[in-house]
Amino acid sequence: MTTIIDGKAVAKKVNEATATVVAELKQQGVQPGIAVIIVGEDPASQIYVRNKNRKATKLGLHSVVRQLPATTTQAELLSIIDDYNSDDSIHGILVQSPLPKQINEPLITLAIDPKKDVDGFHPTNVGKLLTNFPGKYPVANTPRGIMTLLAEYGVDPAGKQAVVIGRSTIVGKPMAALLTNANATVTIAHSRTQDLKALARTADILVVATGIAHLITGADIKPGATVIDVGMDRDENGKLVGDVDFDSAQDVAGLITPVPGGVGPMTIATLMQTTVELAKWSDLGE
Ligand SMILES: NC(=O)C1=CN([C@@H]2O[C@H](COP(=O)(O)OP(=O)(O)OC[C@H]3O[C@@H](n4cnc5c(N)ncnc54)[C@H](OP(=O)(O)O)[C@@H]3O)[C@@H](O)[C@H]2O)C=CC1
Ligand SMILES: Nc1nc(=O)c2c([nH]1)NC[C@@H]1CN(c3ccc(C(=O)N[C@@H](CCC(=O)O)C(=O)O)cc3)C=[N+]21
Ligand SMILES: [Mg+2]
Repeated sequence: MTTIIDGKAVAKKVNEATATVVAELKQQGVQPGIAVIIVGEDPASQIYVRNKNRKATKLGLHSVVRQLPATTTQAELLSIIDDYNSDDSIHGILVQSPLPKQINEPLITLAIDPKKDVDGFHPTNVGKLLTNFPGKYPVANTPRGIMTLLAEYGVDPAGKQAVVIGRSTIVGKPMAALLTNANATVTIAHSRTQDLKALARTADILVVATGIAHLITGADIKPGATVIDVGMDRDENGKLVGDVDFDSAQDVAGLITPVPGGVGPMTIATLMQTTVELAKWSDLGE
């Protein structure tokens, strides 16, 4: 029997907990605020921005979306980030990726106040994640949301073989760090990996984040494995699909996330959770 992981249901649970914290903060006169900055138009980003703005408003957050033209200069973007860094009504700043090529993405990441870094991309926060630093700091929302899914479904990474396909700053690398901190034995694969499919078959926990539709099929999965599909791809008919061929994979996997309705809703819920945490921590002076 295969369990289909219900990302929407778990996201709802996370959102209910977030709403409780929002109510507490409001009693103390704090409304958590998030600013999302988008430069240019990227179709995948548009889905994300629409979904998170809707959820932020529903949860009673102060939500600002700043759409900038694709021709925006690095200096202009840095100056806008500076404004939000010193704006007390904003607790989380998210600069949507990808950015146009005239903008140096690492430099933008570095400009965000680490205490307002709601994506957890600032080197200070990435460093804390990697060193399993004690205390409170933001962690990338997609991998963090995946850890919540694993916990909800009773999948303990400790001692398991985990394979993460993809090594981006946004998903693959922080995912590997979180699984390592949770005592899994982790292998990171990427486009230069040899014999990817044989490696995938060694995984008790397989996380796929490549952007390649249906890269992984049932034949590449260890029977009973937990399969987490991060991909948000289009098939030949323009339908939203994942990096995993769900139809063949679901016969082999023990647990599997669908696309849509798996990791995506958790990313949004975790982003809201992180925003509210940042507001709470700043209120406590932490
Ligand atoms: N559901 C959600 O909440 C989210 C979904 N996404 C989706 O997840 C996917 C990945 O996103 P992101 O990490 O930002 O993507 P990136 O393009 O930044 O990274 C993709 C990674 O996959 C690797 N890769 C590409 N092709 C192959 C291949 N054929 N075999 C093995 N590895 C390969 C790349 O290798 P190399 O490093 O060698 O180039 C790279 O490390 C996308 O579909 C994106 O839309 C992203 C964020 C959140
Ligand atoms: N700085 C930055 N941080 C990000 O976290 C970030 C980013 N830039 N750029 C783009 C990617 C992509 N991403 C998604 C998150 C959720 C859904 C999502 O809500 N998916 C739902 C709905 C899909 C639908 O509505 O069709 C689902 O999978 O069920 C999609 C995409 C975050 N990203
Ligand atoms: Mg999904």
